[in-house]
Amino acid sequence: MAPRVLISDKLSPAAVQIFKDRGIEVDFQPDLGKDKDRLAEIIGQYDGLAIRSATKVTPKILQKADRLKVIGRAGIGVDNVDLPAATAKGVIVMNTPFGNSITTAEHAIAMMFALAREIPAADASTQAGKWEKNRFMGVEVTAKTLGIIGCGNIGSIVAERGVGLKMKVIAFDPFLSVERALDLGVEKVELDDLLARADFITLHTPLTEKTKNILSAQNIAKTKKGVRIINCARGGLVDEAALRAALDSKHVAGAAFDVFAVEPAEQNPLFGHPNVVCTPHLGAATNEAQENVALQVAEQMSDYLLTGAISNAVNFPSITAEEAPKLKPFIELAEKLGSFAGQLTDTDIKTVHIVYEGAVADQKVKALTSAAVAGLLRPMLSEVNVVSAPTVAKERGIVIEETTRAATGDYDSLITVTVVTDTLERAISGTVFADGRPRIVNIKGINVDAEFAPSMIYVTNEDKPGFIGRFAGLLGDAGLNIATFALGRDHLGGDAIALVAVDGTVPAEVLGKVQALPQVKAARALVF
Ligand SMILES: NC(=O)c1ccc[n+]([C@@H]2O[C@H](COP(=O)([O-])OP(=O)(O)OC[C@H]3O[C@@H](n4cnc5c(N)ncnc54)[C@H](O)[C@@H]3O)[C@@H](O)[C@H]2O)c1
Ligand SMILES: O=C(O)[C@H](O)COP(=O)(O)O
Repeated sequence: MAPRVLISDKLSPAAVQIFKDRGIEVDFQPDLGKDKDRLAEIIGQYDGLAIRSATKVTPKILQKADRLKVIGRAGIGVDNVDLPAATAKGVIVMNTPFGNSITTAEHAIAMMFALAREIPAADASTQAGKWEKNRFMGVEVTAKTLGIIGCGNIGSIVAERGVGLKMKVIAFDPFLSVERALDLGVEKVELDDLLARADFITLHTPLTEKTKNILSAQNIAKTKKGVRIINCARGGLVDEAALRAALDSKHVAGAAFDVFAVEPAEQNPLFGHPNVVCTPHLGAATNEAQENVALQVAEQMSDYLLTGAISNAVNFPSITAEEAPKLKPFIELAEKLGSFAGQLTDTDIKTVHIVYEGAVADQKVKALTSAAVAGLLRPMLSEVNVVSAPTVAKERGIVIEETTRAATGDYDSLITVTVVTDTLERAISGTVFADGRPRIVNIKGINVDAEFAPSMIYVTNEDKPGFIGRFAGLLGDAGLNIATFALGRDHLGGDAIALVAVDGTVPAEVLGKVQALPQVKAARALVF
């Protein structure tokens, strides 16, 4: 069945075409995002959801999203998606981190000029027939100091434009390297320094616990008298009431805002002030940017739904289209090794340690670890998947450790999953042979060579004569056909294991009889 995607926001129709061309069924309902009840009603029918900022993906929506595999944000900010809830549900959330950066940077520059020359007020006055030539006295931007808070993708483009406008550009961003600042022609400064020196301040950080109200009343008070403030990033970065007070007292000469603490902003403390310019979250609103983000999100979502390739996910490592087929058998191996360990473990898991040896160590091991943990937890929690597994494990206090190293043994690639509980430590290793099929090659230090099969019996026994005959006879008597039979032992007469693939489910009474055989220590039915 072809995957189905719902577009619930105003995306460029270019996205619809991409989905169709890739063989994906697409339902384009550009205003649906505003109707959260209707969205909750129908979300269960879709594998993908493409959005902008109007659709709020809440835990309630996600609860109903039983088929959903991916949310694609045609834009940058994913603050309208409940990320922990999406991750816990196993839904990949991806954005398009560069598609609208230039456009948004240009909007910030446009807002700076709108403030510097009071263009909106002058326009309104002129069109009202007033011709107030003496009312509007602007300021030049040349040689002024532009202070950028957050110098990432958009902030950097604003910085370059500022340098081009012959401004002195200073930036506060704890993650901006000195080299990058030098490349951009920007002086890296501390926040207080920026506040004290900037003639124009423009914000370009995401909204986080650290950046919320980064321009608080206290910080606004530290700014230079006559400063002009531009926010084209996120509402909530500036204390709007404090800014209004600073505008009223004329400490701040002007403010240009595209984003607001509450959106859609029908009322706001800044509204109505003569030196305030507002736009309704138009930062990304150009034909070029909307075409870019729509095409990109549709391609990314299609790639994931059709090939498993992941780009620009904010809650999972990226996997390219080239890597996806190479990674696939190892994902299967990791998941099955985890599942094997999970099915053998009855008590609380404290730690899972995954070692990647040889060629596999150069692959995306984060994704493999997630797969192993998903396999490990699934016997206990059927809802868990590769995306949600690390979060679910963390919630349960399970420590996940990961080691990569060069090949040390016989295998080109080897994955070992070790599960530690209060009472035991159990390690299971596997590899992928040239046929692309995963194999178990070691259990608790005993070498074996077994393929995974849908139904298996795992037996630990004493290495004594007579066991195999009795065991096989018992299965035969129960009408269970043996598909493959793998044996291993640590030493002659020591601990032995048998891993047997059978055709069909293993009835509990058969398992009980196996368990009762004289040499048997434990027997388990396993399903993969
Ligand atoms: N108005 C719009 O329509 C519109 C359009 C696109 C993006 N945006 C918003 O613009 C913002 C920036 O987007 P971007 O693509 O440049 O993001 P980005 O991740 O490339 O850059 C953000 C920068 O902020 C810095 N930062 C993080 N915490 C900080 C802190 N406490 N102090 C100072 N700097 C800090 C980061 O180091 C990073 O360099 C985002 O919030 C995004 O949602 C708005
Ligand atoms: O984060 C973004 O990309 C911007 O805020 C744009 O949002 P929009 O797609 O709703 O215009």
